[in-house]
Amino acid sequence: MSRARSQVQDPRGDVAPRALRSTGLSVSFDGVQALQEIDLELRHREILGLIGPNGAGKSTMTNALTGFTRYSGRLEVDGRDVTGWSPPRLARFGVRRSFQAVRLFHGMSVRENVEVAALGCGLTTSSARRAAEDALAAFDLLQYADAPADSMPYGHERRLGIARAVVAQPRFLLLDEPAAGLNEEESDQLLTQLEAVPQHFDCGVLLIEHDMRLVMGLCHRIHVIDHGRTIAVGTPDQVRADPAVIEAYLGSGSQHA
Ligand SMILES: Nc1ncnc2c1ncn2[C@@H]1O[C@H](COP(=O)(O)OP(=O)(O)OP(=O)(O)O)[C@@H](O)[C@H]1O
Repeated sequence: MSRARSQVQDPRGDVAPRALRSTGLSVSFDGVQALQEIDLELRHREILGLIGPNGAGKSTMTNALTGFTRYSGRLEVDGRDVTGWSPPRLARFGVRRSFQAVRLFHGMSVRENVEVAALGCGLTTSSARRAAEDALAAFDLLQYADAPADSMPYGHERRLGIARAVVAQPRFLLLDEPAAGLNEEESDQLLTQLEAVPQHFDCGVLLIEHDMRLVMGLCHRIHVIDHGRTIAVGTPDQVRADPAVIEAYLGSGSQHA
């Protein structure tokens, strides 16, 4: 899985870091401004948290970055202008996401579910088998490989959803609340498994998550939005100490950052 170059040449000849980047990204629904002028940068091989109180615009941002919502502004992947691309086109170019509700292929085994995802992104049968094995191992699912996918307990099912996303060799992987519904022990296991993803699968990860333990423990940087606007970007320590972030969370009654 090597995508050796970690930098791209931009048209001016400058070297820009590989990244999924939005510039001035805005979304409105029937006149309601859900996102306003968001400049977000998810770098190659980093884990960036996207957090904010309820209704801040996190899901809308995820939908825009993956082509599921119309937006204004510019979207760029590794230096290429991908503004307005459809979800399948973005996915083929390496922008992949996991969904809160895992959509498994019922009647197939755990292994087959992952292999099908690998085949779907163009791997040969033998490469898909190897990639599936690797992804299942990364999420501690190998021992369940031959079990029917629909027999999996909830926590395993969520990990299977992520294994299916990473097997497609994303450049950038967007994880929508991967820890939702997990208990503390499962959430800790997930933290360890996700920590290894950027290096092992050679991608950047955007983590949208309410579980602040996971966010603070896992993210290299955090982008905070509130009422559709960016209010802070920084390391976990910087964000935790930021007065605007503290106020946004105190004001919303949500879990504190
Ligand atoms: N399809 C839609 N039509 C109209 N308004 C919408 C639509 N989707 C989202 N919104 C509005 O956009 C704003 C941002 O919502 P969004 O779901 O993106 O927030 P969020 O940060 O993901 O919230 P939560 O943490 O509760 O999931 C909210 O005011 C929401 O009501």
